[in-house]
Amino acid sequence: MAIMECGHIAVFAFPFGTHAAPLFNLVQRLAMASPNTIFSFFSTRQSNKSIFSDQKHEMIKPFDVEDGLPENYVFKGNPQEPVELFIRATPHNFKRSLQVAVDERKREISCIISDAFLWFCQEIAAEMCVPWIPLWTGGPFSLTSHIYTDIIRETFADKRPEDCEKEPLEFISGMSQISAKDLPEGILFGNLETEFPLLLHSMARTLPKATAVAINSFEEIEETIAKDLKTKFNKFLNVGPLTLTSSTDEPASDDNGCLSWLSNQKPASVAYISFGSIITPPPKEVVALAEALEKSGFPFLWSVRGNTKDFLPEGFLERTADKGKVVPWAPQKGVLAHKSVGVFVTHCGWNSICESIVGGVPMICRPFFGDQKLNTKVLEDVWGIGLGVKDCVIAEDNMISVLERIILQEEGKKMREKLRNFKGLAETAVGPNGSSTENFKTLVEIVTATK
Ligand SMILES: O=c1ccn([C@@H]2O[C@H](COP(=O)(O)OP(=O)(O)O[C@H]3O[C@H](CO)[C@@H](O)[C@H](O)[C@H]3O)[C@@H](O)[C@H]2O)c(=O)[nH]1
Repeated sequence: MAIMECGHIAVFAFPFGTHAAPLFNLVQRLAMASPNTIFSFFSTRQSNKSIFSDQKHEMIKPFDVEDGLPENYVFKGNPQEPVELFIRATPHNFKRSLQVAVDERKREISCIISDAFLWFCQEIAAEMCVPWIPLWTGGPFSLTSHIYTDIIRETFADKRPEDCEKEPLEFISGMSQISAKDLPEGILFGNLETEFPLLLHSMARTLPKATAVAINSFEEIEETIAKDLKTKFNKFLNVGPLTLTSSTDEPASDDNGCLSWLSNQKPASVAYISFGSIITPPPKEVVALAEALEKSGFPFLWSVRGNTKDFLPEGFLERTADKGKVVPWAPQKGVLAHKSVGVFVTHCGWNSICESIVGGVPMICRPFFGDQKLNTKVLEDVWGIGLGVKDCVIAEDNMISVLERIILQEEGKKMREKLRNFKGLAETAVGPNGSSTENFKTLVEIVTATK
């Protein structure tokens, strides 16, 4: 295989949630592994601003793509709306910026790496006769659910939703403990003809044409699924968990003093709470959670954004000041690696799960959308390292009970033992000659090879 002197890799990001960050993380590693290659990173202005905020990257240059929002757009509270407007602007917004990058950097594109959601990259790459490598930023269970969308729909075609909900997905490798009701919405349930389910369906049909599909996970975490997906894709490359392979090992800033506060707490005693970068739980659940924390008396660190603070019970912050800390943002990776954290109350985003596994922290799961319900099921019933809140809604008594089960009881101890094993497997996978390290080498070969 000839090695291109100077490749130019186009990287197309999905600019919502925590999608662009793991993609950027992977690209940074690739840039270090292939010094002659230049990278053009395409995302919306807002997304690029946060990704490229404090770092300079000689070989990785950001290019803004239009976000699809009408001029003077006012956000009215529906989080799906900007996503749908963005999807409608694709692929033309990416194509326009791609041309700008080629003209400016004076190098033709040699490879496209993208978020897996951006399935149209397959056509762009095919037109240019270059490889396309999509990255799935979620876990193996959600990826396999999407890949089997057509088969799942055919299997349940003649059944009413209430009749198929509890049916185990035994016909899919590695999914026998999962039922139809655990699937991400848009596969079997929900309005399948709206923007996002249509995008996911197109993605599922297009990924098998990719040169290789990469995933932010490691083979050993779910070997049956990894083996099966290898038969579906030209190449299936588990290159994670990317939280362990970050090439910039500078610790995240801790402006709110979370880590020093944790250092004054007892080992495995603190409940850390965060619902990721997008979600604000309903006011009723914020109140229930606050009351559960106050009554149970466990020390807590709560990362809260938006107007959630407005919903906290009157006087809560003052009454709990010696027990708890409420911050607008926490250096989560460092928090979950801290020995004082005993449990993580989470929405079950995949990045949070990976960070919790690597930190060895059991989870209490309150899922909201997308892959989160499925992730909850996996953490609770397949891997045994988490507990879901009853009926997927936070209620005071139930929250106290799950906090106690994990922090105080034998159940939590067993989860921590299992997590030690997962953590070991993850570290081995990204270590010398580990499966993720070897897969990463394959990825480097693909992106640096000529046509
Ligand atoms: O105070 C905070 C809160 C969050 N984070 C970071 O924010 C990220 C959150 O990522 P994730 O847990 O994946 O949540 P979302 O941002 O909600 O991610 C979206 O993307 C994920 C990957 O595809 C999906 O699994 C989720 O369902 C989807 O909502 C993590 O890296 C956290 O470390 C912090 O550093 N500090």
